[in-house]
Amino acid sequence: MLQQIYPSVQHPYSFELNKDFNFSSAHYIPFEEAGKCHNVHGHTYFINLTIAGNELDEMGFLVNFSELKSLIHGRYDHRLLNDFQEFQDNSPSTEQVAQTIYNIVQESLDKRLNKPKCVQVFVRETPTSYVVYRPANHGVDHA
Ligand SMILES: Nc1nc2c(c(=O)[nH]1)N=C([C@H](O)[C@H](O)COP(=O)(O)OP(=O)(O)OP(=O)(O)O)CN2
Ligand SMILES: [Zn+2]
Repeated sequence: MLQQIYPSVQHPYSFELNKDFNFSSAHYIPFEEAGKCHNVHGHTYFINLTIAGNELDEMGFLVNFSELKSLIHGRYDHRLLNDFQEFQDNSPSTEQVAQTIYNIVQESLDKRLNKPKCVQVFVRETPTSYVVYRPANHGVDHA
């Protein structure tokens, strides 16, 4: 829901930005045990992305808000999620939609010199159901 209060995430970074947007998609859960969700149906997904970092780019941005929206909205709006390669082995459950959005956003952020991190993805699928995905260790790879 736009302009709602989201759960906060603890992280060690000095800057944090949040971007809200939504997209409308159809999906189905390809298991009969999913009940009515086994049938193709649609949702308006409300997304909140939380991005954090210590360094800004030359424009003073962690990352452009509009880039974040277009990455995900541009891919999934008015599409059937089950058609995408990323949902062939993983069903488009709210949990896996949230994790997939994290993967797409972080892969894009990794190309930036200022190295921001996606620390939380909030996905509301219905007025009464939502998921929060947070990468382990704030997405920092110590390997
Ligand atoms: N853990 C999950 N459970 C369910 C998922 C899911 O992705 N993860 N998905 C569904 C369905 O796809 C459905 O779209 C959402 O289900 P639900 O919240 O039950 O929808 P309602 O609008 O009918 O909820 P009410 O609160 O009863 O109105 C199901 N489960
Ligand atoms: Zn659904």
